[in-house]
Amino acid sequence: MTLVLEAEKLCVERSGKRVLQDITFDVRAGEAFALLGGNGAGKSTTLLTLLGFLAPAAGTVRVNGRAVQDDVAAARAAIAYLPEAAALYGHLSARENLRYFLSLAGAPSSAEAIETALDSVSLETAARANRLSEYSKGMRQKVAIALALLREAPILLLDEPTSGLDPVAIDEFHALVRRLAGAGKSVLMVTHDVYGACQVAHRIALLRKGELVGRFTAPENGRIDTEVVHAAFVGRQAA
Ligand SMILES: Nc1ncnc2c1ncn2[C@@H]1O[C@H](COP(=O)(O)OP(=O)(O)OP(=O)(O)O)[C@@H](O)[C@H]1O
Repeated sequence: MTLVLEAEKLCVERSGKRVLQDITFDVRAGEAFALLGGNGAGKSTTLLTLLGFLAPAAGTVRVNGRAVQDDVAAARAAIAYLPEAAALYGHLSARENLRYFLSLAGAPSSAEAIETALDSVSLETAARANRLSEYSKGMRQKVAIALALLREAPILLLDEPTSGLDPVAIDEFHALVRRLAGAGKSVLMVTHDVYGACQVAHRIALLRKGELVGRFTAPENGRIDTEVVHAAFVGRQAA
């Protein structure tokens, strides 16, 4: 079993305060993993540490088996990071955004590859030449995912990817993430959405105030039970 992301006894401090305490989890190749927690639990801090923007005070983070601190560039090259609000240009179309950001990354793609990526995220063909300022948030999110696919990064880090999306767009997004994991991408999604985490993830780790307080695994070909996770999240026994 290949582990693409690992946190081992990870402790992180911010402004002198311990905000992650002894966090241990791993993400396997081809797996969708959710790090679930409330506001201030330490989800973004974990992502920033995996990306090498914050250094562990103790413990280790590894990307593809290598300590992030030893080779930050390699870690970042393996990861496509989607922040909560996709940083794309409103005055450019989907196609133009992709062309621009790929050339900026030194990885230009053919028009054909761009269409294939937009197909795989199901962005309507008719909208592809329109400016992103005319797009819904769900459509912009699809363009951001298409960009991640074109970068061919094997690992996707998603920060609250469905906040601000309507229920139809959320369902579509969850299905897309499952499809990507099925196609071999490794996905780490951080979220406070219990339902979304259960829809998407093969495994969930629950963070509370910087500590990992619960772990859940989906049954084969099934989903993690939302009720059980919800109860753990709010801190009571499941009925
Ligand atoms: N720039 C910062 N400087 C100092 N402390 C910070 C900074 N950003 C976050 N923190 C603290 O680190 C802790 C974890 O915050 P973090 O942003 O990782 O949580 P989160 O789970 O992503 O929360 P949210 O869901 O609200 O985004 C919190 O106590 C927070 O106050």
